[in-house]
Amino acid sequence: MTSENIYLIGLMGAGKTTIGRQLAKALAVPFYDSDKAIEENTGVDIPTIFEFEGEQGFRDREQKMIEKLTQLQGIVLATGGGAILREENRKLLKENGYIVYLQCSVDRILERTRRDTQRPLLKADNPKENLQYLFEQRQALYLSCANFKIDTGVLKSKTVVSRILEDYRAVNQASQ
Ligand SMILES: Nc1ncnc2c1ncn2[C@@H]1O[C@H](COP(=O)(O)OP(=O)(O)O)[C@@H](O)[C@H]1O
Ligand SMILES: O=C(O)C1=C[C@@H](OP(=O)(O)O)[C@@H](O)[C@H](O)C1
Ligand SMILES: [Mg+2]
Repeated sequence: MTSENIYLIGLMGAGKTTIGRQLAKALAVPFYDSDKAIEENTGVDIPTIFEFEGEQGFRDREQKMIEKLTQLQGIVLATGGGAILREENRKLLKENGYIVYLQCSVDRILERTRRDTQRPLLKADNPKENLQYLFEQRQALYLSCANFKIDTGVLKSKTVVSRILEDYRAVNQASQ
């Protein structure tokens, strides 16, 4: 597998946006975040899209954005946590990039996102229960897509970035 793209997947708050930006900087390639691209495209934030169009409306927009972004070459892409829910997205991501699953425990994610206002799926009466449900629903899908997985709950972001780069380079070298 030779791939010019790195795609990050994993639950919200696992660090896709944070690590993605650092990875792109280390590789000196453009960084894209599918949520940010959707916000730029619509001119409103993610909670507003959920409010007016519901989750399915957001997923439709997300799918269109994934279709667009997976046509680019030589990028790092942070996906939204639910992008892997649709089979079409999983296929496109697998076909076009090296996929890293950023793993993080539910408790750690809750700590990190305690003051967050931008993730509508965490605005439940019981965010822990909700996140645990999403983890159980998605874990097998994340694993089925991943070329590499790493725990962002225990490792510093700098270490996460260098381990990803190490594996990415080894995999690309082996396939040349
Ligand atoms: N080791 C780490 N790796 C990634 N993010 C971390 C780490 N430690 C703390 N964080 C924090 O966790 C949050 C992760 O949020 P974000 O990058 O938006 O995740 P996602 O895009 O997966 O939803 C950020 O506030 C980031 O600063
Ligand atoms: O897990 C999800 O379904 C979602 C995760 C969010 O992105 P992050 O994973 O970057 O927080 C964003 O796409 C939206 O709020 C839905
Ligand atoms: Mg993000």
